[in-house]
Amino acid sequence: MIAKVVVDVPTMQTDKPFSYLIPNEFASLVGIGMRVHVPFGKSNRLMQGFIVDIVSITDAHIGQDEIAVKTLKSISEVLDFEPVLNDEQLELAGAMRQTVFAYKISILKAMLPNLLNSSYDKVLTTTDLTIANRYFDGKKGKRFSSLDKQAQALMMKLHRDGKIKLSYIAESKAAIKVVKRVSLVDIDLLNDLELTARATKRLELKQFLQAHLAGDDWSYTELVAMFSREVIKFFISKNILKLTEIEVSRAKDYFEKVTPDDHKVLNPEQMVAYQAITQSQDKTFLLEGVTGSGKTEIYLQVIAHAISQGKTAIMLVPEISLTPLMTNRFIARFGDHVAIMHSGLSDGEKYDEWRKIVAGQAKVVVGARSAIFAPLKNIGIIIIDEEHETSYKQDSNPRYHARDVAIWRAKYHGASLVLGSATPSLETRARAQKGVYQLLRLTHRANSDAQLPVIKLLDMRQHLTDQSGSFSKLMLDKISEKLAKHEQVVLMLNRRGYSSFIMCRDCGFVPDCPNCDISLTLHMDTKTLNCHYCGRTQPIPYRCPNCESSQIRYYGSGTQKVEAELLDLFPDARILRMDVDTTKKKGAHERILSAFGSGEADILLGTQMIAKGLDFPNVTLVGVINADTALNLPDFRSSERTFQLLTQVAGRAGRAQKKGEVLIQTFNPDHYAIQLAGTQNYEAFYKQEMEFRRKLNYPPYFFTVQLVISHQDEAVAVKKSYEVMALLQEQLSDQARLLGPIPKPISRTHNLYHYQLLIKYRFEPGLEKALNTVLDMTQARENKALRIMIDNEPQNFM
Ligand SMILES: Nc1ncnc2c1ncn2[C@@H]1O[C@H](COP(=O)(O)OP(=O)(O)OP(=O)(O)O)[C@@H](O)[C@H]1O
Ligand SMILES: [Zn+2]
Ligand SMILES: [Zn+2]
Repeated sequence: MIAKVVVDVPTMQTDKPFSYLIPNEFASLVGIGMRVHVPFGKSNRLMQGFIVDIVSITDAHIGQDEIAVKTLKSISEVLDFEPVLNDEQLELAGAMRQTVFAYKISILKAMLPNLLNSSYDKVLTTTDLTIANRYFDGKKGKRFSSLDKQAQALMMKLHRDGKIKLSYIAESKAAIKVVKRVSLVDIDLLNDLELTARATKRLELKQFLQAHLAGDDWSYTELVAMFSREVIKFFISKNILKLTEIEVSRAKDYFEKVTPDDHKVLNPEQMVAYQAITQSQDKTFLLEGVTGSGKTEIYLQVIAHAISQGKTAIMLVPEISLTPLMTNRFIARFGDHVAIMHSGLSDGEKYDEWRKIVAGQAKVVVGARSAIFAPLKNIGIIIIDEEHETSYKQDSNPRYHARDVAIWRAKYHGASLVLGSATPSLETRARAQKGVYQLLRLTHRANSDAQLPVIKLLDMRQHLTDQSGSFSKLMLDKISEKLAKHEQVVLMLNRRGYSSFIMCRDCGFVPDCPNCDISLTLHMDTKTLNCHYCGRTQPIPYRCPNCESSQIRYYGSGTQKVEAELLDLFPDARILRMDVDTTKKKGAHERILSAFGSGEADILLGTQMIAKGLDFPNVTLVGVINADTALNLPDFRSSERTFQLLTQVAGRAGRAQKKGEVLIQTFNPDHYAIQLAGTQNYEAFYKQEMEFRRKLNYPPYFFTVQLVISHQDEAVAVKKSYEVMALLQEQLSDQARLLGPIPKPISRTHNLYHYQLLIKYRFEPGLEKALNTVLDMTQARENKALRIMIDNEPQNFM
């Protein structure tokens, strides 16, 4: 038999599977979707690959002579005992390959938990003495890699028959976590055990055990602490005690301390949506509901319905909203039928959750973008909350959008798909307009006491005179008022686009990153200047490197600076700051939110990461310090992003009985995105923005593909960009519009110059072929130092 293997060769990527002979020992044991090690190239280096097909020698080589078969190399090692990729995933990878311009190997790897993409070994263990004596030199277990091929094949057979157990040891310390338990097996043997009076510890353990029943068990570590390892070992050797290892889920922390929660009675609008979704199959819905309208409650009930039909569910939420606050709502309803897939989990924890899914133990997968690949069987419903979020698009290879994968999988399973948002992406809303998706709307808040907040725009051009620091007078008055009433305040500083920097007052010098064409950002806590692109840090200079002046001034308003201002103005207020710097540590994000939720602070100050998902009843004021920073970015979605962000953050106010107020400080009070966010009128925004997109031929009227060509040498980057441009012009029809090449808005990062090209098109049959030709350019020897990034439907132009 011959296996077709997609091999992971970083320097020579290709989709073409290579043929390898399957050694006879493994003939009945290997399957499609398993990982293998194969010798590759002249040096026969061992590479990892995936078996994507198995064919008989005659099928593979009809018409070819026998010598061809004889020159085939053999698979060196089989890495899995069972396939890690199923048929659906292999089919999906094929479909994704046509729209995500990355090689298949990177798509296949994206579907697996990290642990399976890194190097590790397997340990085989058995409780069967005959097997242990025969194959493991009398020991309990053995490393798989230490066996020869025959023995490996034999082990796979024994595993299949349930005679041995298999576990993975990750070289990256991410092995399966087990707890050791010791149980009392035989009371008679215990009572008969004769001990000398000098064996005090043994006597103590004997007495301890005599007070218990057969079957009682203890933690091994605790028992060792009480009686010592040797003593316990002695009792095990006498068959009085038995040692067992139990696998524990490391994501367990999520599941503790969650109180079960019951269905709420849906209000009429929620009911209409619930019925439409549950009474259909194979359909896509846009659930457009204002903030706090009870979308999550619908998700929960729709999932419960799917489970009652014997089906499974995927629930996607943006990474940043994946807090215990959020996941608890799912665990409270579905208990340990839930698997959580969160990037904050270690590789081992993610792997545990993945196994729960493969084993069919998990029925509901709650997770961020990559959870869309969860190998669930029999999916009944897929839900994407905050569907407009850009984090659903992966910004490295393979550049897939979770929404597209969801559409494919829903179709494959005959499942329904729900896209939920208070501010849907224009693409999605337009599709609902055309009837491709069914539109369901929730127009008021679910909690009958709660009203949408009153929003006031503060014209900072007028406030310039009475402004102290970053705040207008009215904003300060309102903060004081809320603090006096012991209500909570959320303040958002929209840092997208710029943040604090230093400048010499005498010569105007601003320090730039030497690798990237961007100014360095000031970080007061570490007293450094940091590059937000390549991570470079350097000390803050005391003298200007340009003119030696000591008049260095700090500009812009970063969260740290605003926090200092607030502390000055409200010395008694308790302030929590949430930004990339305070949330670097694992779990920090959750800790800040739960501290704020339990009233340990009066003011939560943060970047856009505070805009989503917070549901705190005592928050009655939301203040946006600078609404405009995203408006002026060179990106056609800048209005959409601004509208979405302001609407989301405003939605954090007044979610329960207490009335909410929102103040938005802006220098562009007449801009439609800001005006319409002020009235929370998504539909009006949609209409106006569509008009703008239509005039300028942008999505959703046109499709877009961005190509970025990067090289250390600017001249090479330009030359290659024109080569790519010429190739596209030749292969695409006249209908397609090509823009560029132009330098990217941030034209140099990581020591590379970046040039971009944009293709806009409505219907372009030659596109796939043309882009694959461009992709293959990177494989040419002469282009070794060249990077070409192809981004289908780019979400970010910076
Ligand atoms: N039918 C209902 N009856 C009473 N309360 C409800 C009902 N549905 C939801 N709620 C409550 O209303 C609040 C908002 O609901 P939920 O969080 O589901 O809204 P959402 O639309 O998902 O919010 P957002 O998108 O703004 O985060 C929650 O506190 C929730 O418990
Ligand atoms: Zn840099
Ligand atoms: Zn200077």
